[in-house]
Amino acid sequence: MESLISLVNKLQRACTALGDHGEENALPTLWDSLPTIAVVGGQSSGKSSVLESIVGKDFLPRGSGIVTRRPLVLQLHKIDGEREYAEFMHLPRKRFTDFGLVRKEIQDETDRETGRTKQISPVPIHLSIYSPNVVNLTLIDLPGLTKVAVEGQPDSVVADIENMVRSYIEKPNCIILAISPANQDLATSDAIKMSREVDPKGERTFGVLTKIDLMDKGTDAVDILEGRSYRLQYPWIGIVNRSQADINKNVDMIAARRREKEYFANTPEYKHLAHRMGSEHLGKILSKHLEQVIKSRIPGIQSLINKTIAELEGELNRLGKPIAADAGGKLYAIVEICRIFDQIYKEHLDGVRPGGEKVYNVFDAQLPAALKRLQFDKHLSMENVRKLITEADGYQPHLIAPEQGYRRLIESSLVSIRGPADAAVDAVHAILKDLVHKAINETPELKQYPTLRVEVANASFESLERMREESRKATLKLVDMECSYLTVDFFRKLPQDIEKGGNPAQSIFDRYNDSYLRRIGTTVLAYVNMVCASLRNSIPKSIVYCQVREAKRSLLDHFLTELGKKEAKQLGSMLDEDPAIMERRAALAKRLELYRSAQAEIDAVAWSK
Ligand SMILES: Nc1nc2c(ncn2[C@@H]2O[C@H](COP(=O)(O)OP(=O)(O)OP(=O)(O)O)[C@@H](O)[C@H]2O)c(=O)[nH]1
Repeated sequence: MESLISLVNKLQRACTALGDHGEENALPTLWDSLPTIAVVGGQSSGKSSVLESIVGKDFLPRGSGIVTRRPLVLQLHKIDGEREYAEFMHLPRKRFTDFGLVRKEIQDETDRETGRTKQISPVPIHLSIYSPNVVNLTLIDLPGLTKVAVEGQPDSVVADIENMVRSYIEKPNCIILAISPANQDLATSDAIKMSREVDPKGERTFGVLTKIDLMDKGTDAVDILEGRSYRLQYPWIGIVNRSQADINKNVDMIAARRREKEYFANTPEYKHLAHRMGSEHLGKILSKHLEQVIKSRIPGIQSLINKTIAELEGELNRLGKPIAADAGGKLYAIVEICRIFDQIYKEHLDGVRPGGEKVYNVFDAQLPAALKRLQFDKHLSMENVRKLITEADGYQPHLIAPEQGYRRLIESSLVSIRGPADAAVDAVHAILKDLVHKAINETPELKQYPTLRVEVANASFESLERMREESRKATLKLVDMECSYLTVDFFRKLPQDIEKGGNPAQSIFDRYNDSYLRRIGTTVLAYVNMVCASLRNSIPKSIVYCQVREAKRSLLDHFLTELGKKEAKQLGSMLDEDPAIMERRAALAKRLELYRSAQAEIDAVAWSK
């Protein structure tokens, strides 16, 4: 089980190193779910002394008045061997073997943050102690609760300390070491008041009674220690720390512990309780309790780690892969991104993603509507027919059939189909262009590289422009073809007599009577409508062939061919990622690594249970 606690310590250290110490904006969750022990009590109640005796070392600033002015996060690590040393997080790689210097550094580091006044600060000091004489624990020493501000302190200090202490002990995974001095009335104990507030059922509060040796003669703490004065779920533990006089005389810790043991063993009132009194017992109890708590927390921590890993992986996926360093890698990355974009683009056209259906709408609705708006019947009004027929005859009126007139009437009608044909070409082009925008936005890899995004967009638009021109040529050619050669059969099948008309004896302007002209108009209209119906079918084919099919086949062909000719530097400039994203990715990857190793370690512990 030692390994379990050391795993927790490892996780906490790793989180701390990543700035993950449960503060806002960091990842508070992992830190929050791991148990810690916070020492809470009124000023000078003996908090630092209790901590020191658990550790078995003199290293904390102590004395009367307000001494602890910043939270101290203390991690104890049990190690093999003889040597003992301490390390501060703000002084990495500096090992303190002289614990007197540790005390001085705590004082100096406190002053650095708060000045030499009596101000307090919520910014914690992180200290790790490595020793063969400790159990693995994480303890937090907090500034003592007070009732009034003393000189040099703002009036808010009372509430500030309370809030700071509360912020640590209200977390459900915090084990509260509530320190009350035996020489004060328990009813006035700040520690009990505060712990009751955040842990009303006393499920995570350990009552510690200090200064038992300082009680008035004739009084004792048996009622408290036996849980009769204030019942907690766990038994009260009495402590006799070193007095200020002992400290001044440099009474060492080992001697102090021995004396404490003797005190409980030899004082008649406490003899029967001696086996569960004292600092050493407190250390053991805490370690045992912590083990149990961690055991119960493993599934929660596991699911938290798994959830965080999934979130980190999700965000890393969204940010995309990092860029390869060499030209080949870069080229590969670009081609791969283009392939993904191209695939998404095709999916839009093929109906896997929306948008492609708009092309059909052009052919099914827009083109027919535009053709209808041409109003051939109006163009072939009697007046127009008469005008064109007579003009086409020139000085020599036709003899049998107005061949030239027919041709002119038909050509002048059919040529107007160029307009709708042209518009259909443009409409489909606009749709294809719009789908490029869509596909670009839906290609996450392109979000990563703004320059490549622009290049891919431009290359696609250039290709589409080329395709549009091809399509325009081909489509207009279809219309022109219809103008250039008329379907002879259509006319051959017409009843011959209708072609006879006009009276050559009359003037050129009234040679043709209305019914003759009407018949010509009707014939031409029938022919034009037949051609129009046929173009209505063939224009879409031409457009799809030249634009849609080509866009699917070769949208980025030209771009990719040119890409192969580029130098590494040019390729690199296309992959000029936002530096903020690169930093974020690196930070996420580092964090992911931490969580993965945490996952592996905790899984190993969980399986070996
Ligand atoms: N005789 C005796 N003196 C004690 C005991 N516990 C603490 N003291 C003395 O009480 C004084 C305050 O002890 P600290 O451990 O500094 O108390 P603290 O709660 O950490 O104080 P702040 O951090 O200032 O709030 C010191 O002079 C200690 O020597 C005890 O059990 N017996």
